[in-house]
This record gives sequence, structure tokens and C-alpha cells, in this order.
Amino acid sequence: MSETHHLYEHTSAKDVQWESLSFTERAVLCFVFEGERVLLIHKKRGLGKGKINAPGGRIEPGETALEAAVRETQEEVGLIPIQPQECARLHFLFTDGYSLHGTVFRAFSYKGTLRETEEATPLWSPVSSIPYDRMWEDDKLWIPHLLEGRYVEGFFIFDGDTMLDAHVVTGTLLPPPR
Ligand SMILES: Nc1nc2c([nH]c(=O)n2[C@H]2C[C@H](O)[C@@H](COP(=O)(O)OP(=O)(O)OP(=O)(O)O)O2)c(=O)[nH]1
Repeated sequence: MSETHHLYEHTSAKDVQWESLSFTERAVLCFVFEGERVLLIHKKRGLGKGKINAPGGRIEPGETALEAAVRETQEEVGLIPIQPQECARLHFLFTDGYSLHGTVFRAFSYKGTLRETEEATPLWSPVSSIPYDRMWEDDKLWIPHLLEGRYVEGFFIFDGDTMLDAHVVTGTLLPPPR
């Protein structure tokens, strides 16, 4: 194993100069709520294969984060979220130097028909029993704040699938859906 592989192994998430990182990749997630349930997916391929997550994916060139959130949700499960609202920012640094910035949205209405695709199997999860044990390790640290309606920022250091350190900051209460 090379030295660079362990570049950030002993770095704390609080000590990383996150604002001066030029992220390798930018991605989005979109949480669609209906009553006391939230739309999640079982991801069938790509990064996070086998895990439960919210719909999402990489932002394409020329696209805004909001546009990507709507497109990825439609591509993965057929639903078009209506008026998604930004509700979190996530920052990931991997020990091999890869870094990922995530913008998270929430929506309370949608159009279209839910369907399974080659990328994902959709599932409506009760908000009170999100399957954190089948999700990315950091999710249990920030999704509860999102569910309370608070803006949240997360800073995480990962080695592959293993979370080495985390720093979560909660912000203001977001305006309720209209
Ligand atoms: N909830 C959560 N999502 C994460 C974490 N790490 C991480 O990459 N993701 C999300 C961000 C993206 O939405 C998704 C990665 O998907 P991706 O878009 O890179 O992979 P993909 O192969 O499906 O690519 P694409 O064609 O859909 O763009 O996983 C995490 O720790 N927690």
C-alpha cells in the first residue's frame, strides 16, 4: 500500500481546509416526502451499489445542483420532485485523495409514476425507521437533522466504505413546505 493511500488517515474532519479543497466530483441527493414516509432507493449499480440511499448522482457539466437532483430522481425512479429545496451540504474526503461535494434537497410533492429502473429499486420508508444499517455510515449523523427540518452541513473522512472521522454542523430551521 502506498503512502498516499493513507494521506488523510490521521487527519480530523475539523482540521481539513474544506473551503480550499477543489472537489473531484459534485453530486446531489433528493429526499421526497409523502406524509410520514420518505422515498429511498436500493442502488443496483455504481458507487454505493447494494446500499440504501436517496435518489441522486453526479452533477453533469452545465447543470445546476437543483437540475441534477430533479433529473437523477426522474432517471432513477420515475418521479419528478416539485420545488426541491436545498437542505444540506456534504463534504467527503477519501484517504486516496478523492473528494466529493454533495448538495442535498428535499421535496414534499412530485409528479410522475414511481417505477423500478436498471439503477434502482424504489422504497417508501417510514420516517421513523430509516434503515441506517444499510446506508452509508455518515447518513445516521446528518439525516436526523434533515428530518427535523434543520439545514445541516457534514464533513467526513472515508477510507473506502469506512468512515474515519465526522464533523456535523446544524444550521437554521428551514421554512416549512407550502
Ligand atoms: N447518503 C449518502 N450518499 C452518498 C454518500 N457518498 C456518496 O457518494 N453518496 C451519493 C452521492 C451520489 O448521489 C451517489 C453516488 O452516485 P454516483 O452518481 O457517483 O454513481 P453512479 O454510478 O450512480 O453515477 P451516475 O451515473 O448516477 O451519476 O452516492 C454518503 O456517504 N451518503
